[in-house]
Amino acid sequence: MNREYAAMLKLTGRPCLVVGGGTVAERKIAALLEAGADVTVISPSVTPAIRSWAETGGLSWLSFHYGTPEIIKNYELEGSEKDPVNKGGTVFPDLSPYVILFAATNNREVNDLLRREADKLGKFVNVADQPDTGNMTVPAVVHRGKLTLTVSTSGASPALAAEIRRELESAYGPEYVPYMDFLSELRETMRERIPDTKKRQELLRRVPAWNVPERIQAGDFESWRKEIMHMLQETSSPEEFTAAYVSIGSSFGKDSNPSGNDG
Ligand SMILES: C[C@@]1(CC(=O)O)c2cc3[nH]c(cc4nc(cc5[nH]c(cc(n2)[C@H]1CCC(=O)O)[C@@](C)(CC(=O)O)[C@@H]5CCC(=O)O)C(CC(=O)O)=C4CCC(=O)O)c(CCC(=O)O)c3CC(=O)O
Ligand SMILES: NC(=O)C1=CN([C@@H]2O[C@H](COP(=O)(O)OP(=O)(O)OC[C@H]3O[C@@H](n4cnc5c(N)ncnc54)[C@H](O)[C@@H]3O)[C@@H](O)[C@H]2O)C=CC1
Repeated sequence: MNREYAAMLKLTGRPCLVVGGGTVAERKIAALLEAGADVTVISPSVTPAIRSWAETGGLSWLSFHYGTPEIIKNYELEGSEKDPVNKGGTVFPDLSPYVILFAATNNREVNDLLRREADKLGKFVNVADQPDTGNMTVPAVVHRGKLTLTVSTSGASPALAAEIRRELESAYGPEYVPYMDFLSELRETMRERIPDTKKRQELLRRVPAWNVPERIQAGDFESWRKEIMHMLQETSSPEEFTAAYVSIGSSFGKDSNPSGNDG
């Protein structure tokens, strides 16, 4: 099986190269900047958004064509009207500093050249127009604080990936931002107070039944959070902690209405 491997990358401060400056490049760059990557863009022309990121120091823009003069000459011979090639300024830089590369021009040969150069160096490369030739594709993403939801169709239908992303955005709304912070805080507390891993796991699996997102939407979350965290902190042994914790669940079982809609 050659299934794609899903992973999360930390790109803070890591050099990433985007070749091309159109709408596809812009979408990839926006996500790279949100990840804190050190972005270099090579493209003779860029979208207004890319230009303004360059002007405010968010990224480095090299206003050149990537590629060798031969490739650009061939491209001219193929007669693209869409992006007439500027006779001057081509660059063919060393790619070794970059962690990942994006071939996002509208010129197949240029994208293919970057992909081949990246392959020589064993780099990860995303190819916009012939994704199967590259070794990395970008999923549709929903960020909710520490929660990240991603959708990939392995290139079968980016439009479906975007559609499912929109569905996820409404199913997992902004309430998941404080919910994730709460889960993180709770888990930290549990790691301090419940040394037994199995026991801790068993307790943590009960949290979804507390319907915290509904509580956040109903607006009574903050006082509830303070109350239960206080109650848990007051306990003096793992047993007491566990008993207090289990009581949280039973205080609003199936009979109660955590959505708060009953007024
Ligand atoms: C393989 C992949 C490589 C990669 O770029 O990483 C790729 C390739 C191609 N996309 C094309 C077209 C479109 N791409 C989008 C949108 C997105 N494309 C994204 C990812 C990917 N696109 C990777 C696979 C992901 C997967 O399969 O799940 C998203 C998810 C993420 C992102 O780009 O950030 C982002 C949505 C973000 C969001 O909204 O959440 C739309 C919709 C729109 O614009 O509204 C259209 C038009 C509709 C359509 O064609 O479906 C074409 C044809 C070009 C042509 O026809 O010329 C190719 C090339 C080919 O298929 O050969
Ligand atoms: N992967 C994806 O998500 C999608 C991919 N595509 C494909 O991606 C490609 C790019 O799409 P768009 O951004 O919409 O195109 P676009 O035409 O808006 O932008 C192309 C960019 O490439 C630059 N460019 C051209 N030659 C270059 C060179 N030698 N070096 C550096 N930059 C160069 C141009 O200046 C321009 O900024 C198209 O081939 C399209 O088929 C299209 C839609 C989605």
